Amino acid sequence: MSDALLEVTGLSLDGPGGREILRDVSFAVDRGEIVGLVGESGSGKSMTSLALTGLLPPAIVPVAGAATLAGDPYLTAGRTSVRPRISIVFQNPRGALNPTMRIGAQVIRLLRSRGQRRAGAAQVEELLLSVGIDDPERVRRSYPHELSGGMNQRVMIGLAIAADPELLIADEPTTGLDVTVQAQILDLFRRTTSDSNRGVLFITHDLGVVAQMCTRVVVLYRGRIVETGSVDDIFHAPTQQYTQDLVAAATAVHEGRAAGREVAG
Ligand SMILES: Nc1ncnc2c1ncn2[C@@H]1O[C@H](COP(=O)(O)OP(=O)(O)OP(=O)(O)O)[C@@H](O)[C@H]1O
Repeated sequence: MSDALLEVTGLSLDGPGGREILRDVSFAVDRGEIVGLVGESGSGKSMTSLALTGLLPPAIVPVAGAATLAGDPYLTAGRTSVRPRISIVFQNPRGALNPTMRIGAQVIRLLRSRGQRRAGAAQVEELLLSVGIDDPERVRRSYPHELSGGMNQRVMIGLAIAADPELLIADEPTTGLDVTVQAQILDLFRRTTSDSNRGVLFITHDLGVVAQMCTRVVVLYRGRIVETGSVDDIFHAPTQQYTQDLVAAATAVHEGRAAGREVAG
């Protein structure tokens, strides 16, 4: 048995009418590691994260495969037990927060459910400060719709970390945020992992983000893994045509942006 934190073996999912969603997906995440899961739209990234957290839509059925967390089997074909020790941060934080509750009440609820029975305003503000929110009192009293997307995402990351998960799954956590806020959120992710023993599965379609964040990369295409490797290998020596095309496309976008900046300047 490997000593990986998360080990996914042969995960296969079918959609309505037996349509293949994932086929024989296997990969691992070690403690202290950020693994990127990349692929174009519809390749199955989100379905992988939902399967791993037991949140699959009812129409999608696991047909084969297993996952273990720190050696404990928790996902088997046809059955997903309550997700153990895993937190997930989604793309749309406002949608993931309760719109009718102030941020403070939502944080308190989580902290109390985690055994901090006396959690109050001070603990909430401490958590908000830890994710770089420098006016925690205002944010604690706000409803999600009164905050920016980046601020809500900080709150979500705070909630995810407060649960003290062994594995954090981030599903496109910066998509839709502006470039400056994106950089701040990525920095926050890096900080929250580098001084912990936790593993992170970082799902994104943006290879630029992968280059900044990850040590290893898993490339998905139409529900199958085409290639797995270190960030260096994937960017500089991809072995599969699909990965080569993906890297070439990302490089072209990057160079296009750089040329645009030169013209603008
Ligand atoms: N609720 C659903 N019911 C049936 N099929 C679905 C459902 N959600 C997604 N799918 C299908 O599952 C496949 C994988 O979708 P998934 O959302 O995992 O892709 P993705 O790589 O995360 O794409 P994106 O980057 O656009 O989010 C796609 O073919 C999609 O059409």
